[in-house]
Amino acid sequence: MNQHHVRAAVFSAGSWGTAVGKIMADAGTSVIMHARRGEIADTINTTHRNPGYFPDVELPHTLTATTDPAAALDGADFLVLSIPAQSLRTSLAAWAPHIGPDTVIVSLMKGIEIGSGLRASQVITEVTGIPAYRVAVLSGPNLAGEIMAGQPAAATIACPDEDAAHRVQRACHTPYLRPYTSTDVTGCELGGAVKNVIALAVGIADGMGMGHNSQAMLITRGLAETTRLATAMGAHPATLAGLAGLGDLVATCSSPLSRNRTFGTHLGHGMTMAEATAATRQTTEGVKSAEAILALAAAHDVEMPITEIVSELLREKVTLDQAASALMQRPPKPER
Ligand SMILES: NC(=O)c1ccc[n+]([C@@H]2O[C@H](COP(=O)([O-])OP(=O)(O)OC[C@H]3O[C@@H](n4cnc5c(N)ncnc54)[C@H](O)[C@@H]3O)[C@@H](O)[C@H]2O)c1
Ligand SMILES: O=P(O)(O)OC[C@H](O)CO
Repeated sequence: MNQHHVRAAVFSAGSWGTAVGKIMADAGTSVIMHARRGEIADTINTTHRNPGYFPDVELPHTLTATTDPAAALDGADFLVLSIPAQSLRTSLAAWAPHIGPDTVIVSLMKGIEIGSGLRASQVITEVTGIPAYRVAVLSGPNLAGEIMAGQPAAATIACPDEDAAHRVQRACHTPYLRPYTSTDVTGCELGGAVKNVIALAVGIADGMGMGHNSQAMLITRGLAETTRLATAMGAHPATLAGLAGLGDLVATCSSPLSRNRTFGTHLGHGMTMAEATAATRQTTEGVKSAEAILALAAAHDVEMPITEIVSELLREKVTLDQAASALMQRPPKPER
């Protein structure tokens, strides 16, 4: 009997795309990475490395790269999307004609679209016309650098179709990555997007010289406001206590590898937005998504004081000291 060889197309060859490409290849899936630049595709094919991101890690030889979206998507069981959330709509529109009728899309993105307030999976269904049951999200405490080093980690794969979630789970289960399944796409995506804003807040606090009590306060109250928003939008509270909620929040808020936390630290040290942006090479989703998340909070009548003050800091409307005292001087209330 002919065994179907599972194939994944990963768009694009940035930090997390490369890491998930490696995971899937290590799990026995054939992987084609789509790179925008020919020299990156050539280098991956000839040296089995992506030197711009992980110069020291050899990629599996079953992972290849191309700049041709049609070639990458030809016969793909999975289309894995890992690009900045704000560029998703435009980029995906160009790739959509090449997506096969049975391909399952897997979103790795942790951002909310400015203007529409849509989660990445919603942008995907809107742009491609592909039904939600063929769109999965993968999220969790997954700093790419640690995954590339083969350190043990876990993730949540959420899809309304449990069978599709199980197929993605099988396609990325390795000795170092343990994927769980879920049907709570909303909870997973909101957990992933809001934790970036909370990580900015923790980085800011750290940069200002605040210690672990302050940082734990922001993490805990950050989880409270994330859970308020997510449940108001239909998520299950348990998802926010899981890998894609608390798990990712703790990893991102604790790690110097986090771009969001690091960006916050720059601000906390007194850099302007222009200086912090210039010091940042890779995608920092929270900087863009804060505003979109705040709009969602307003639409659902949910209080998100940390997101609100981070957004004001990002717009340079308040100083660091004003931001800290605005949070501490809120009216006292019961812990909920
Ligand atoms: N890096 C991580 O540890 C990590 C972990 C989990 C989730 N994520 C999420 O994955 C997503 C991608 O992040 P990343 O870390 O890979 O970012 P990155 O900056 O390392 O890579 C982004 C990739 O997207 C491509 N790209 C950039 N702008 C584009 C555009 N306008 N159109 C098309 N492609 C474009 C780049 O060429 C690059 O290949 C983000 O939503 C992020 O939150 C990242
Ligand atoms: O580097 P960050 O801040 O985008 O965080 C990376 C991942 O989302 C951690 O799970």
